Amino acid sequence: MQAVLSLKKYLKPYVAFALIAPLLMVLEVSMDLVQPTIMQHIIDRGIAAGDTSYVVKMFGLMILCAIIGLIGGAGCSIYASKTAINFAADIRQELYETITYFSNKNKDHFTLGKLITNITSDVEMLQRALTMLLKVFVRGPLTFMGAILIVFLTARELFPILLVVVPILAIAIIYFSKISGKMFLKVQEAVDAVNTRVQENLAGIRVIKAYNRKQHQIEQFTAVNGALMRRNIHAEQIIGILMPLTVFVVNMGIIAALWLGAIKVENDTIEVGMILAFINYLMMIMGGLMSSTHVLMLIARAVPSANRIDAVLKEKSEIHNNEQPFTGSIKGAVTFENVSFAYNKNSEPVLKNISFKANAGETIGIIGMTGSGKTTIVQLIPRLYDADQGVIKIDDRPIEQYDLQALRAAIGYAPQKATLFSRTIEENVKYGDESASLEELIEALESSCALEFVEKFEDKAQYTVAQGAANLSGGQKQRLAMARAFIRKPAILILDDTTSAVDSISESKIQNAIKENFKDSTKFIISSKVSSIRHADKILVLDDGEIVGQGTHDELLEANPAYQEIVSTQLVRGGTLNE
Ligand SMILES: Nc1ncnc2c1ncn2[C@@H]1O[C@H](COP(=O)(O)OP(=O)(O)OP(=O)(O)O)[C@@H](O)[C@H]1O
Repeated sequence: MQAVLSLKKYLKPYVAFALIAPLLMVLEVSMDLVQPTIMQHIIDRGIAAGDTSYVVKMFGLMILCAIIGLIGGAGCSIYASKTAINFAADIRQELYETITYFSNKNKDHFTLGKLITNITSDVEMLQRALTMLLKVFVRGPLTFMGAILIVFLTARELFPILLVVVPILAIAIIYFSKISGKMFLKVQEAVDAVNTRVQENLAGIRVIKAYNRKQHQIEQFTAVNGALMRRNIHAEQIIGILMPLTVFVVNMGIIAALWLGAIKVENDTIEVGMILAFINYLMMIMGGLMSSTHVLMLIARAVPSANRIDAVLKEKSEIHNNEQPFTGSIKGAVTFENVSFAYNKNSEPVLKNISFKANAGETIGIIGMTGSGKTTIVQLIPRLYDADQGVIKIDDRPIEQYDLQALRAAIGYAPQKATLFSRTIEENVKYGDESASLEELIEALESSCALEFVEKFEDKAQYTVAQGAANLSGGQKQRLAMARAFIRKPAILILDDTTSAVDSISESKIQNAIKENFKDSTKFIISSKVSSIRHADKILVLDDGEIVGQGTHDELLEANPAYQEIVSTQLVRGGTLNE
């Protein structure tokens, strides 16, 4: 419930709409409530006394009430929807922005599937609950209490029937809604499981096909889908029993009213119109109770959604920006002093006491076994993660002293997995620098050896990359990702294994282009191939999170056993160091 309260601030801008909606609903309910009484008067005073002009007058009043009720109802719907839609849109926007500013550690904490469910179905659930709350919650209790009051004031002879029927209805509804509330919680959990499965399967569709695991995936989906179906059926069945049960209780009330009414009419204590009005009010009481229950159930379902949304919104970004940042320019010298880092608080550090210096304009090669920590090292430079111990400096100043935006703007980072968006090639590359000119775009494409294949597309740089870059090869994706880093002309250029899918002739061209065009940039080149880093000014040899050697290719080849082993393995595999 705490989460629901903390989300109420998103309602503030729409508080006027949120108040108008129930007020208009009061109008509609009031009009509904007077109708049976008017009808009672038509029967008892008009028809029974043969007073036609009174009947016509009352019919006119009925029509007027119906029109006013219609205006109230429609107005309430409009304002309730306006409030809920705006409220939901603001929360969705805030969620998206919060997630955008998440550090990688924050992202690791929530899974992708959960975040998608948050932005889509959880927000949708809140929207539905709020709409119903504003529309129906006022209507339900008001109709219920208003009808009881009117019966008490105008048909007191039949009031004892309500004293029996209403508690039975209330107990049945409370009991069933409690059970179904719990059931719907389970339904929501099952929906989560289906969402996660669908998302995972669609993202990995190629792997699933390649490994012939379609049947296996279908079986897994059938299991979660089956669980959702069973839980839905169970929950719906409980609601399904409630409806006929309440109708049965109300019918008993009607029979009692007719029986008691017949006796009282016989005794001339009441008139026929009162019995009919009472039956109408009884139906209204049932309707009021049912609709209140419906809203309560929706709220019960929205609470877990609110909790999940609140958890994301309250997640504090692990990376803090300096309030008074250093604003000078960045030349690009990078120093690591005894840096250690673990992805999770209690787990083994992935980097242990890393120390090295890269002078501005130098090329640093990073090599080592899979999982030795190469990517982790370079991710600390743009502060995708913050180091747990030690200091990282740029131009002899700790990186925390720089403005985060300015720091990242000085870095061109092409990650190991090339991520392209479903936009044109131009837009994808200019993602690195939106203000880049056409010449700069061509230059970046040329440096990354992407121009040769881009020119072959009919639309050239306007060629649209499909979702997940499914219409590009692995090597093409890598080249465009490098072009995006190049177009920034960054002080620090980081290429994380970006030529693994690029042929050796193109790789050599890219190496030359980097040498030529990025003389002043400090370059970090991660590769598992010695040939990609052998000309670096300094090579860092990593093993299990530690630097076990640093120096030039020749120095390491002469004195570093770990490097010698890597070189000899690659020679044994039939490679040459000049590939
Ligand atoms: N987001 C993460 N959460 C937890 N552990 C992680 C995460 N990313 C990487 N690791 C772990 O950190 C260690 C170093 O990973 P890293 O990606 O830096 O290695 P790498 O040398 O770049 O490997 P590769 O050559 O395969 O790319 C590995 O053991 C890996 O399992």
